[in-house]
Amino acid sequence: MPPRKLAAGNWKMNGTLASLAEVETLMHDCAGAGVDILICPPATLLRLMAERVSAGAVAVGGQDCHAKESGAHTGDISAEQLRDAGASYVIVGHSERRADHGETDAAVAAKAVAAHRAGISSVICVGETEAQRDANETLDVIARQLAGSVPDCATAANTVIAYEPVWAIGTGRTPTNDQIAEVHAAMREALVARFADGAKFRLLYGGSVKPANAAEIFAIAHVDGALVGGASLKAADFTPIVRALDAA
Ligand SMILES: O=C(CO)COP(=O)(O)O
Repeated sequence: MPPRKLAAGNWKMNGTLASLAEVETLMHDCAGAGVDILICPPATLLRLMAERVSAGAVAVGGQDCHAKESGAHTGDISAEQLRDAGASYVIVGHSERRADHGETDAAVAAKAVAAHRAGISSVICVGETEAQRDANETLDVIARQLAGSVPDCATAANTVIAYEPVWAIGTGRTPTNDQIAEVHAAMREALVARFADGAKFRLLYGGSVKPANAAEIFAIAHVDGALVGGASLKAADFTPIVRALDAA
């Protein structure tokens, strides 16, 4: 059986209390969709959003977690605290965290281990920069990030992989279908070689996914969903993406 598809939204540092209405609209408009839906709001909204979606049609997740369970780490949030607030997923290793906070593959793997320890799923992000793509290093970079950022305790049940080319994030530019297909096939191959259930890990594409390009991207082999930034902020944009995934 193919993996169950996942439409995930990453709100990044966007959204206030007023934005909670979007998730209610989304739930209403996506009722009956046969795919998993996840929204990762800023931490300030997590608990309230989890309460609003308690009917279960939409899961909520964090955007990052600390590797430790608790302690003197001002400003950080542990995976256990995310779970306590109602999260069932956490994004780790997003390129914005790797760039803004110097997160290494080892740090990302430790965060994924923390998520699994807390009983929530990790969405582990990988992706090449434009310079790396221009230098023909994409597959090497992805292989290295997967090897270093995905911990040995990962399973298809607790881990989702998101391929997000850094140069496609927030730019309106996307790789060609062949380029996405090449990376997703390579990721699948690496996961199958390393994990007994590697064929079942969900592989998301992320980077300028919009209603207009979603169907085309979801038709690509080994694309099991999307991690969406800007187009996940409004239900009117995210709903057609969810519907395109459901129809794929
Ligand atoms: O980084 C992303 C999701 O994590 C993608 O962002 P955009 O969809 O805004 O390009």
